[in-house]
Amino acid sequence: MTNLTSVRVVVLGNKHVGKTALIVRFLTQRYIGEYRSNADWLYKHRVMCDDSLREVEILDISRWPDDCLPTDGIQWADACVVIYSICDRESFIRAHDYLNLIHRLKAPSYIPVVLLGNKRDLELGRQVSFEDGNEISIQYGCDFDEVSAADNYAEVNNAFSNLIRQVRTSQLQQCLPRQRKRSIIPVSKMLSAMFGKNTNKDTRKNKQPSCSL
Ligand SMILES: Nc1nc2c(ncn2[C@@H]2O[C@H](COP(=O)(O)OP(=O)(O)OP(=O)(O)O)[C@@H](O)[C@H]2O)c(=O)[nH]1
Repeated sequence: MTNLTSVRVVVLGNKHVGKTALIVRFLTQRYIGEYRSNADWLYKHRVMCDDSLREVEILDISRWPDDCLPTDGIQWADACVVIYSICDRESFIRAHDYLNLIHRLKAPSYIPVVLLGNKRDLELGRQVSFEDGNEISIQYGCDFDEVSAADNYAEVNNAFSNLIRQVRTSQLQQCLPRQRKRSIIPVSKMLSAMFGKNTNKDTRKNKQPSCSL
């Protein structure tokens, strides 16, 4: 059954692209420069989104993807954040691989995904253009933005909040009662029902349908 109280997000990306920095920034509004991480972390937190509290679980996958693809993390998640560093071309190629993996694992069902180019404050070291990021986001039909965990909270908050909002919308849609099947009836039958079966030619001439079809 759909869990209406919790939203599960998996964060994917190459080493050192700033996954932990972005998650911590979103959850605490703070930027903390250094983390020791050689294990996956699951953060459970309540966040304000659209004036109401949401329970969010964020899985930070820090293992080398070559060792073990994070298929279990992707299967578990309601939404994915894929991160690369704008100063690291290789991390961008890896982000492309992740988008592809998500697409293969989740298709044909829809899962909200956002692609984030982090470290936008390091413009001088840029190796990936905004257009490159935008292009693969269009290819995979996901949201895209460039952000800086170090410099800007609002954009990071926006990216995560939008994703949570999209998950909530699709969870709510799944909970709506299914629309009743529309029955198909021939037009002649419908006209008979509207104007009566035994109408002769003359009376029919005088009657005008009161609604247009
Ligand atoms: N200049 C700058 N540095 C950043 C930014 N985000 C993260 N960093 C730095 O990048 C390094 C890696 O950040 P982490 O958050 O540990 O990256 P990670 O992807 O979680 O790394 P792993 O856990 O090793 O996979 C740290 O030295 C951070 O201080 C940013 O927006 N700008």
